[in-house]
Amino acid sequence: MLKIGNYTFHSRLLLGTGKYPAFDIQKEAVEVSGTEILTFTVRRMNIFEPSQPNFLEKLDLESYSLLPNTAGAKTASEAVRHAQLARASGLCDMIKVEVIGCDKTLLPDPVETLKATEELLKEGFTVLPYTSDDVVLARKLEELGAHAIMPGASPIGSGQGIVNPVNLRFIIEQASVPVIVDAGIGSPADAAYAMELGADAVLLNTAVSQAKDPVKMANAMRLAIEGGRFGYEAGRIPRKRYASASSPMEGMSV
Ligand SMILES: CC(=O)[C@@H](O)[C@H](O)COP(=O)(O)O
Repeated sequence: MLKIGNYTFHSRLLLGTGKYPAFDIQKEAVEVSGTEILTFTVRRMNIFEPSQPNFLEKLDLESYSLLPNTAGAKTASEAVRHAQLARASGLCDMIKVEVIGCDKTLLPDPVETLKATEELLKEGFTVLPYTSDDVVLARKLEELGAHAIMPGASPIGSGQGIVNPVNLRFIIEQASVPVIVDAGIGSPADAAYAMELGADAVLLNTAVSQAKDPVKMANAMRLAIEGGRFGYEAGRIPRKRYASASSPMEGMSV
């Protein structure tokens, strides 16, 4: 079970809702993925204008926990404002803090992320900050009271997979709140790897929404995350320098 603040989930896949080729495909991919948590950008929602087109309109939103994100915010105060808007619309008290510090890499601004996390925790939100794979920053976010830590595997939308497994492992080892690997996942192998490293969950979007067949990829991601988690729990064999026979001869009479 994945426990984030007061919420409990069976699925360990958090799915983004943007960049699908069509709303029907988005709906099918979301269903097939088995996800229980959908994330979307507050700024892109017509929260207060129901007559306007809504990119979540095909989804049965009652069936999911919603994790609005503050994408587009460049300062802590903008992120706080986005979160307040989302809560005012009655969506959910969970918020993914995303404060971008660089337009080219879309890497998060650590100082503003800390500030926004602190303020939103004071306001009673369940706060999930998106952060770089910086180990010390991850610890500071947890010390502030963040309900989960979301280190990036690699830049958003890059599909580069996990570029720094060493740091991710350190973050996972030190954390006592869930670690959700977020952004940069390109393939089911990347998602399985994150889970095998001991991540509690994976958040991804582009790898599914931009796949040749998003529905099939959503299924592949579900299976990869389940498989990676089972593998982690089962315990990987240690790597050895030399071979060791699969059918040992010791103890055989002939
Ligand atoms: C949807 C969302 O929250 C993204 O900002 C997230 O970080 C996913 O990144 P990818 O698209 O690289 O999976």
